[in-house]
Amino acid sequence: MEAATAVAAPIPAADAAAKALEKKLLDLELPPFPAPAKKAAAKVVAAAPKKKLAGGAGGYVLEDVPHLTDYLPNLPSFPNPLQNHPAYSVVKQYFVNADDTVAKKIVVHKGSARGTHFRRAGPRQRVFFQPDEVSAAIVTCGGLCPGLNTVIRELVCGLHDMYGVTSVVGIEGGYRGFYARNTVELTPRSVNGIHKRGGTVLGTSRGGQDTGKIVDSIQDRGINQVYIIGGDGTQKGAATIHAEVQRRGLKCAVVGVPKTIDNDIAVIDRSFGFDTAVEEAQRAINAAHVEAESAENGVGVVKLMGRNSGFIAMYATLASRDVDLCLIPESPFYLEGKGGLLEFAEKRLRENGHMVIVVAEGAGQDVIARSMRLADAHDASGNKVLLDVGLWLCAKIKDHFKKKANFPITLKYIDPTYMIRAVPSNASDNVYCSLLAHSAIHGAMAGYTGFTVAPVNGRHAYIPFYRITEKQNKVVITDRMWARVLCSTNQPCFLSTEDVEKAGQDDEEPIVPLVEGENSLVKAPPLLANAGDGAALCNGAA
Ligand SMILES: Nc1ncnc2c1ncn2[C@@H]1O[C@H](COP(=O)(O)OP(=O)(O)OP(=O)(O)O)[C@@H](O)[C@H]1O
Ligand SMILES: O=P(O)(O)OC[C@H]1O[C@](O)(CO)[C@@H](O)[C@@H]1O
Ligand SMILES: [Mg+2]
Repeated sequence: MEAATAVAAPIPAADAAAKALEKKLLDLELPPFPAPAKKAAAKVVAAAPKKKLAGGAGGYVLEDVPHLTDYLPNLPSFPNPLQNHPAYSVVKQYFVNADDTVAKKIVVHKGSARGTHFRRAGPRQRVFFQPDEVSAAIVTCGGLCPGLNTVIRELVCGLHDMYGVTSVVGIEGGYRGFYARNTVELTPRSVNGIHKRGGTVLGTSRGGQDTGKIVDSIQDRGINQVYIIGGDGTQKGAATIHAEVQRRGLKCAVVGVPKTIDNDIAVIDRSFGFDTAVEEAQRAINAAHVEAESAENGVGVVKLMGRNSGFIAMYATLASRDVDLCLIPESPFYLEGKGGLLEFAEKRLRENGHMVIVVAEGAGQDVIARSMRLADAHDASGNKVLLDVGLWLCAKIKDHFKKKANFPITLKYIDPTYMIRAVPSNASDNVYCSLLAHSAIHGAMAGYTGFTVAPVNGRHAYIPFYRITEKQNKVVITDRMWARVLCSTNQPCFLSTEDVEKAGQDDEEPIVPLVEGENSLVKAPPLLANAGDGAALCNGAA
């Protein structure tokens, strides 16, 4: 049995860095498992996650995922049926070694600690479920994303084709479907061909996460493997479901498959559907470019998704090469005055006669909110409802040039936000979704639970929920990738030294200016100098 030890073993530290890391991780250690069983409360509150840390030489740390045997120590295991599968029985290497792990950090220095590792995903020699015992459920939650149907299809077909599992149901309409709807039977036949369609055949929703009722439903229906496909909010919900399943002592693997068009999930390489979304965004940018080029002083503005993270805008900008200005939530900007957006637009139009602006929907929210003095609104899941930065920006640009003599502009605004996530996944995302589904199945069959599956540095790994949910993945504006964008657009960087310091607060590496005191950053500009009236530009209702 390969479930790892629950407590960090003493680490023979290679050097001071290794010792420091060891101390940091041991400080994180939570009270020993099992946590005292609490009387069921009316509302289930997630218990603090138990971290499973194991140490090794040279500052190696395994951040392991829970295993069913952690709380059901007498569970029997069985030889993996894949050992007799024509596709997997040829060589032993198809199976993952018990102690294979994946490094979180791939750039290392001589003498630095080996650092955090995650358990490698893949089939094990022994499993903790017999095929006819498995009763699996699949649910999709949160916003749409290309590839949802592919993951559903591959979970159903993978369970069936690799492990001979025939009992798989779909939960309709997101988390609330567990207790508000009947389940729908999923078979390889019923899901065949769904990967060619956008959306999710199961439906999805925001809100409605009632852990007690969800786990009652899991228990009542005898479900023992739950595959939960969704973004950061969904993975937080999955963590509370797992904690409650464990508290009740149920033999049920709770597995998260990370989904987000915004690529805002931490630790993982990228989320499925992102590649498709960037590709789709190109079509809108191309259209904006054609329109802008064909008019006198043509300005094309394209708004792309990205609530808190500007990855789609950043990658679409880099891919297109037609973009003059890319605005993302992570990098503040200002309109008026020296070095401001309007001055830049004027300069670019005088030079080129046209320009294309890509703006992520979450960009500039503070500036707009303050200029319009609007109260915060939230959706059913608690996410902030965004103000429409695209319309706001267009209004500001038009106003600015209206005041200029002999400077007529033609502005075209394209808002393809929902179009880029409602399409079927492209070839590369389809392959990626299949791998995710298979890795998820292998983990559940092997008895792992309370994990999200995803590639880390190119290798699929099982990552504890808390790691995925503790912070969001954001564009690091002090990373070289953002510099590449600035270099490709030749836009102003807008950043003040204060902005850079703030951006660096979350970074693992300290932020160091290139030439201390002499780099190109300016003192904080008057961000709100441009705050004016502005139309009511709310993006939908609360
Ligand atoms: N902190 C939380 N604890 C438990 N459940 C949560 C939490 N946050 C969100 N959820 C639930 O997870 C589901 C999806 O959340 P949300 O709407 O935020 O989308 P998401 O999973 O983050 O996906 P995306 O942001 O990509 O659309 C909802 O049913 C919501 O109620
Ligand atoms: O689907 P809704 O509720 O309109 O939410 C849209 C949001 O969902 C996402 O697509 C994913 O979080 C965001 O990019 C966007 O802000
Ligand atoms: Mg989210």
